[in-house]
Formats: sequence, structure tokens, C-alpha cells
Amino acid sequence: MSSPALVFEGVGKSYGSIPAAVDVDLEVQRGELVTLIGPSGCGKSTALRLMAGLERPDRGRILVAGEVVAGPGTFVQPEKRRVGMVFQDHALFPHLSVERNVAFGLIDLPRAERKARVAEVLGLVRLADKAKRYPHELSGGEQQRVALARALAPKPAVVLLDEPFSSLDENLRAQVRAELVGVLRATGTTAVFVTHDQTEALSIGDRVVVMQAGHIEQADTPQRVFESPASRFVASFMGDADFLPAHVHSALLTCEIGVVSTVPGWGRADVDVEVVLRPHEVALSPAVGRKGEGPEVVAVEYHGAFVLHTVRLASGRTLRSWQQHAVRYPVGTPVEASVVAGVTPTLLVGDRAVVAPPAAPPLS
Ligand SMILES: Nc1ncnc2c1ncn2[C@@H]1O[C@H](COP(=O)(O)OP(=O)(O)OP(=O)(O)O)[C@@H](O)[C@H]1O
Repeated sequence: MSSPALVFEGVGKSYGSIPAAVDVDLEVQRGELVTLIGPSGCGKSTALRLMAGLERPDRGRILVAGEVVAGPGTFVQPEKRRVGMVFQDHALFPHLSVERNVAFGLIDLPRAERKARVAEVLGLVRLADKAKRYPHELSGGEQQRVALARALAPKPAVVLLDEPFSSLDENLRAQVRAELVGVLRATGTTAVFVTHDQTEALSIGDRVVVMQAGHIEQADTPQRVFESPASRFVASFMGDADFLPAHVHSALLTCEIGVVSTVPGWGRADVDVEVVLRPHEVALSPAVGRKGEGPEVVAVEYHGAFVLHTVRLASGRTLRSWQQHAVRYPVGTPVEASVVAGVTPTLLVGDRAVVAPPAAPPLS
């Protein structure tokens, strides 16, 4: 079996007393697209810079395509690593034409091969007809495609993309993103993207790596990160989530809004947990004729296709619920809230998600 495109083994990096990478373990398989996401300052750029060779790790090892590029007694310079980079601001040379920008990393190749490779990658990003232009004669999206062509030209083992779409406006962003991801997929390129955008992380990655304070909180498929978050932090960072105190007894999960679901395998458990509910998992119906206290709509936000309702429960806690665009319960409407049938929500004990009943404390 071929070695992974990229490996981090127990990688640590601090800036003075600030830990930017703490015991990071990560394997990126060949052809995989991985997104790195987390709050500002969590260490995403540091991880990328360590991969590229722009920083040296204090601890651990980094391997690119099976070769140790950083570790005790080893450090391979950035230009000698098989790693390409695409930055947020494209970082093209303004005084060089498109083809000369792309040829920049190919100086070791004989002229004819270099020309052929430049033509090939410009074809891949559909810019063959703009080879003679200068960066300022291109749109933002075209400049980003040149930056990708330049990164791909030397056939790197991994391409690193640091917020590659953030300088583009909203409409162009979706289009350029689809084009770049299309080229990476078509060429089977391994890529690591840093992004701030949760939707982007979920939609382009084969895997999403969620970081916090230099740690990897969860590295998983987009579905698992969203549907089975490993912690309270991941649940609330990747999408909207509300948390309600809940109880499991006789394999039934109940909380303030009633029975949530069955919890197979928890038959003997009798424990307090918290349940994580996302707005698309919460159903609402009008509580016609209800007398007295109960859930009530306290805010309505129109988002176009869907309408976000915020409901205050009798306890004072709030829950959010997405409703189809035609449904709008005015503020003050008494409602019943329930969990959509078939949902298996995440359960937390403390800040960690649990999939099995917590072990009983040992008898003293
Ligand atoms: N050269 C440096 N010198 C000192 N501290 C640094 C340096 N580079 C980063 N840091 C610190 O290391 C931590 C991680 O920074 P990093 O840039 O990797 O975070 P990030 O997740 O990429 O943030 P952002 O999303 O804001 O770009 C932060 O606390 C940052 O202030």
C-alpha cells in the first residue's frame, strides 16, 4: 500500500508561551481533500505552515509522501518538499505573465518539458487562452486559478490552500470554489484547505478537521462532524446547536419537551445527560387552546427558503427550529416543540459526546 500523502505524528509548536499545535496527529490519504477549521487563533495557519516548511515543529515528525520532512535532526526546506501553496491573496508575481508565473516552480525542467507542463496545467484550469496576460488583466477568480495552476505545475504530493476564497465576493466565491475543487478532484490531487466558513468546510472536504487551542477536537467525515460531534465545542462550532438537560432511563431519552428518542443499548442506564438539538431536528406545532405556561415563540428570523423560530420553554431555556418558508408563527404564539421522528441526537456528559452509558463509579 502506498504511504499517506501527509502525516503529522505528535507534532507540537509553541510561540513563546502560546501553544499553536499541541500533540497533533493527522494522516491525509492520497487524493483526499481535507478542510481545517476552528476559531481565530486555534492554529490552522500554523498547521499549514508546518506542512509547508515555513515553521519548524518543536516536537514530533512530519512526513510528505512517506519522506520525513521535519523531525529530530531533519528539516527539509520548503522548496525541496513536494508541497504546493495557494494563498488567499493569490501572491502572483505582478510583473510576470500568466505562463511565466506558472513556470516559476519548474526551473529545473528542460525548456520543452516546462512549456508543455505550463500548457497542460493552464488547460486544466481553463486559462490556456490567457497565457500571455498579466495578473492585473485577470479577474479575481482567474487569478486564483493561475495560483492553483502554479501550485499544481511541479506535481506536488499535497497542495495547501490558505483561505483561498476569502478575498472573493460571495457570488464569485461559490463559482471559483466549485472550479478549484473540480480541478483538484479531476487530477486526484491531495489538498488541505484552511477555511473560516463552516458550510465551505462541510461541503468541500472528504474530511473536516476541527481545531481548538492547537488541538484537533475531531477529524472526521463532514456528516459525522455535523451529526455526531465529538464534543460540546464541535457541536456548537459546526452549525447551530441548543443543549437541554436530559435523562436516560429504561433506554428512553427524555427532556423538557418530552420523549426524544430511544437509546438502544442503554437499557440498564439511569443517567443525567445533555441532549444536543439542531434547529432542523426540532418540530413545532401550534398549541391551540393551551392554558397556562408552555413553550412560546420569542423570535422569528426570515432566511428565504426557511424561517428560524426561537422558542422559550417553560424553564426559560430556548430552542431553535427551522420551518419551511411558508410557516411563520408570530412572536407570542404558544407552541408545542418536539424532536423530528427518526433523529438520534448527540448526548453529552460534561463536554464530551457519549455513545455508550458512562461507567458506574467503582464501589469503594
Ligand atoms: N509568528 C508568531 N509569533 C507569535 N505568535 C504567533 C505567531 N504566529 C501565530 N502565533 C500565535 O499562535 C496561535 C495560532 O495562530 P494561527 O495563525 O496558527 O491561528 P489561526 O487558526 O490560523 O488563526 P486565524 O483564523 O485568525 O488566521 C495564535 O495564538 C497566534 O497569536
